[in-house]
Amino acid sequence: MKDLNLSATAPVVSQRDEDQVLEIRLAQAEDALVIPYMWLRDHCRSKRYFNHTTQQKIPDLELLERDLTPQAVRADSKGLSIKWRDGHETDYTYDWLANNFYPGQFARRTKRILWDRKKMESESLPAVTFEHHMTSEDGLRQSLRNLVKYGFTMVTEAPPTAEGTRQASERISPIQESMYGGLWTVSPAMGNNDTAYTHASLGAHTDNTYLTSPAGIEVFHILEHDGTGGESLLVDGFNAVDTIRRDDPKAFQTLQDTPIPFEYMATAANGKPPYLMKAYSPIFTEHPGTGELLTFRFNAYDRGTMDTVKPQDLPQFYAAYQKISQVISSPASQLWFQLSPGTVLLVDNWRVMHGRSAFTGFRLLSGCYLSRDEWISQARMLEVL
Ligand SMILES: C[N+](C)(C)CCCC[C@H](N)C(=O)O
Ligand SMILES: O=C(O)CCC(=O)C(=O)O
Ligand SMILES: [Fe+2]
Repeated sequence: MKDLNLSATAPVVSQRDEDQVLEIRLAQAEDALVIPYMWLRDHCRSKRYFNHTTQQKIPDLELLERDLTPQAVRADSKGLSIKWRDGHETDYTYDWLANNFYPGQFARRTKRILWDRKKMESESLPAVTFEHHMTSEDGLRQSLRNLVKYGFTMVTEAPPTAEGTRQASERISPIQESMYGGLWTVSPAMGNNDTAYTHASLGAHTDNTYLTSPAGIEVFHILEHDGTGGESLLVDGFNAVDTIRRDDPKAFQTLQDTPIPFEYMATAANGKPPYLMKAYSPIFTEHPGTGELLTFRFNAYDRGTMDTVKPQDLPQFYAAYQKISQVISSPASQLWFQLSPGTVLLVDNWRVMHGRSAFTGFRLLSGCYLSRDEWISQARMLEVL
């Protein structure tokens, strides 16, 4: 092991050929970065291995065939440079290495706030005016920040029309087409294909559970209602999962390990073909990189026939499913409010459930879906994530 540079503040960089790693002691970090030569060569950002126009890697098929012991390493206060045995040279900054080498820079800029009714009632509901949301980058950033923090946000004082829904939504991302179209409406006179198209109450659920990748955001905007009831309900799915994790680790494990079938069918109508959508997923999944909660799916209406659990394991599954259903339907979890024309509600459909109370009269809901990848990309670009 040989030390390559030793000024008091500059990092101490040591070449450990016996382990095929470079050890970098940064002044500000507790643990040294110990980076395998193979990783360093694989992450060479010189133009031989990285196309700076497309921002894409150029594959290196010989990576494993090379002697990757550096011929020389030069290090100064800004970064280091490796001269490889095949004559190629690579430069790195310490910041880039610290941010990109395992375990990566998974720190969020905006932390999630898991909530229940009490928590949300203790503060004003997350909202941004239409004017601010539409015309200022800061306004858009605030909407995205609310979505990341709470899993929902409102756009207030919007035009009380479908056009208002469209504008508020497209400010975040293009509207996602689905078998329901782009911009859609929900009213009690729309046929018998879904409980949503009736006057009945809807328990807390997420939409698109029957798709392999459910919509990322669902937008709701009530345009008309000439009767009573029809209040909106939100429940934080991640908070429900967290509650189970704390209170009943065995149920948590069962839910994590059990894929649940969801399905949705429609007969041919209005010139559109029939379909039968089906997907399997546990109620929640975790991010494969960070271990944070990533997805939440819960829809008691669109749950398919349970064909994923062995007969002898069914009691354990139903006990766990019942447990989380109870948390979700408990008044302590539920946030209720009345939406009215001009208030557009955006909900993270990978985290927060929505529902409504039963109603009378004619009620017209305008809405749409936005893609998960699109809205998260916006959040990244505006440095919310
Ligand atoms: C809202 N929109 C009209 C698009 C769909 C209504 C049906 C939703 C379906 N049960 C689900 O939960 O996905
Ligand atoms: O009618 C409502 O308020 C919500 C209906 C619903 O669940 C949906 O449109 O996805
Ligand atoms: Fe829904």
